[in-house]
Amino acid sequence: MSTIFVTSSGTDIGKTYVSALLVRQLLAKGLAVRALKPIVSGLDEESFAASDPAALLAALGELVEFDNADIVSRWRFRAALSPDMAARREGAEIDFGELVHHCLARAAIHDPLVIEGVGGLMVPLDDSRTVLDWMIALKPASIVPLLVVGSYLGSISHTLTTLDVMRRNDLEPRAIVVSESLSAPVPLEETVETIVRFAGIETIALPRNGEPDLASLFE
Ligand SMILES: Nc1ncnc2c1ncn2[C@@H]1O[C@H](COP(=O)(O)OP(=O)(O)OP(=O)(O)O)[C@@H](O)[C@H]1O
Ligand SMILES: C[C@H](N)[C@H](N)CCCCCC(=O)O
Ligand SMILES: [Mg+2]
Repeated sequence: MSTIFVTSSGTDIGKTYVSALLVRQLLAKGLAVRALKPIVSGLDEESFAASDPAALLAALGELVEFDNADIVSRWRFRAALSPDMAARREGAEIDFGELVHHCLARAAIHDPLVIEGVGGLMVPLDDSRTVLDWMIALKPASIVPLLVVGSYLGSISHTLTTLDVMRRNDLEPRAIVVSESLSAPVPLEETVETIVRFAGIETIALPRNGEPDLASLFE
C-alpha cells in the first residue's frame, strides 16, 4: 500500500481529524495501519486528552494516556508554537536527519503508515528546514501526500498556493480534502467546486463531523 503524508495549508484545519478518520477506516478494512505525528507542539499532561497524539492513539486502539504519547510522537514540545520556536523554548532542537531516519525506518516496517505533518506546508522545523523539506526527504519512501484544507474565506488562495508549491516539488497530492471550517461564507460544496476547477484533482468534501470514504483513495 503506502506511506500517506497528511499535510495542510495551515494549522487547526483538520489534519488530525482526517488522519484519525483514515486510520479507523483502514483498520476497518483489516489493514495493519500505524500512525505517526512525529512532531507535536502544544503538548502537556493536563490537556493531553485533546491532543493530536491522543486522537491518533485512540484511532489506533491504543491506550490514550500521556505516557503512551511516544508511540506516535517522538518529538514533543510544550509551547503551542512553530516547532523550531517550541523546541528552542526548551533548549532543544529537532535533528532533521534523525526525523527523516525515524520516518523512513517506520515506513520500511509498517504498511500502510499515516504520517501527520505539523501546521502548514512551510512551517519551520529548525533554523533552515520546513515541513516541505521533510516531505522531499521522505520521497525515497514513495510517500503519497494528502492535502487537507479549510472552507473559511481565504482558503481557496491558501489551497492553490500550497498545491502549487507541492507540484513544483514533485509532491502531487493524491487528493485534497476540504474540511468544513466553523465559519464559512458559502456552502462547502461551492468551495469544493471552485477548488476542483482550479486544482484539477480529486477533491473531497468533509462536512463537520463527516466521515467520507478516505481509505479507498489509497487502494
Ligand atoms: N470536519 C471536521 N468536523 C469536526 N471537527 C473538525 C473537522 N475538522 C477539524 N475539526 C476540529 O477542529 C479542530 C482542529 O482540527 P485538527 O486538530 O484536525 O487540525 P490540524 O490541522 O491537525 O492542526 P495542527 O496543525 O495543530 O496539527 C479539532 O478540534 C478538530 O477535531
Ligand atoms: C501549535 C499548533 N497547533 C501547531 N502544532 C503548530 C503551528 C505552527 C504554525 C506556524 C506558522 O505557520 O506561523
Ligand atoms: Mg493536528
